[in-house]
Amino acid sequence: MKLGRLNHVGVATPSIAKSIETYRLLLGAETIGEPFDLPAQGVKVCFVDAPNTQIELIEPYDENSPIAGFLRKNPAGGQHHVCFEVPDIHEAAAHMKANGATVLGEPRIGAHGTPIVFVHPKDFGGMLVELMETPKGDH
Ligand SMILES: CC[C@H](C(=O)O)C(=O)SCCNC(=O)CCNC(=O)[C@H](O)C(C)(C)COP(=O)(O)OP(=O)(O)OC[C@H]1O[C@@H](n2cnc3c(N)ncnc32)[C@H](O)[C@@H]1OP(=O)(O)O
Ligand SMILES: [Co+2]
Repeated sequence: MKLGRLNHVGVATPSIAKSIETYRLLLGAETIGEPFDLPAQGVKVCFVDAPNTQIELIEPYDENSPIAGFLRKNPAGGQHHVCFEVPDIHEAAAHMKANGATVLGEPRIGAHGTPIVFVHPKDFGGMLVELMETPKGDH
């Protein structure tokens, strides 16, 4: 298991449109991607670029969204997860399981088009961790 760069910080929001305005106005964000739907993952997504990482704004795609519960508890939204890059998602998932961590589901394609998997917040002191296989050519 090799810890790679912080790819993004996931921020849940009830409104990507409103959050975009906040990041543009208060943080001076200039490079903001077009929001897009990820129905397979139950979210709408929009990436706000920072020089060394991204903010991943996520809004529920529907009432079955995995972030619906989070927003019921935190109606204004908030920091939802952090995503680290790893060279090999299957090796990373096996490493987590071998060390007693709870890997949530199987690797599947995430918002960057590469395999991702999540590890339960209880294994990281209350922080939801996403692992993402480093895009080919970025190694
Ligand atoms: C994949 C596309 C995109 C990408 O980057 O490519 C994304 O990142 S999409 C992100 C949305 N998808 C996910 O979050 C999938 C993984 N998440 C889950 O499987 C669930 O959300 C889970 C298991 C983390 C929480 O389950 P649930 O929402 O049903 O909430 P519970 O009430 O059962 O939570 C149990 C326990 O965990 C605490 N919790 C929940 N969410 C978070 C969080 N985001 N950060 C920290 N802690 C969290 C919750 O408060 C409960 O704590 P407890 O002390 O037991 O009350
Ligand atoms: Co993410």
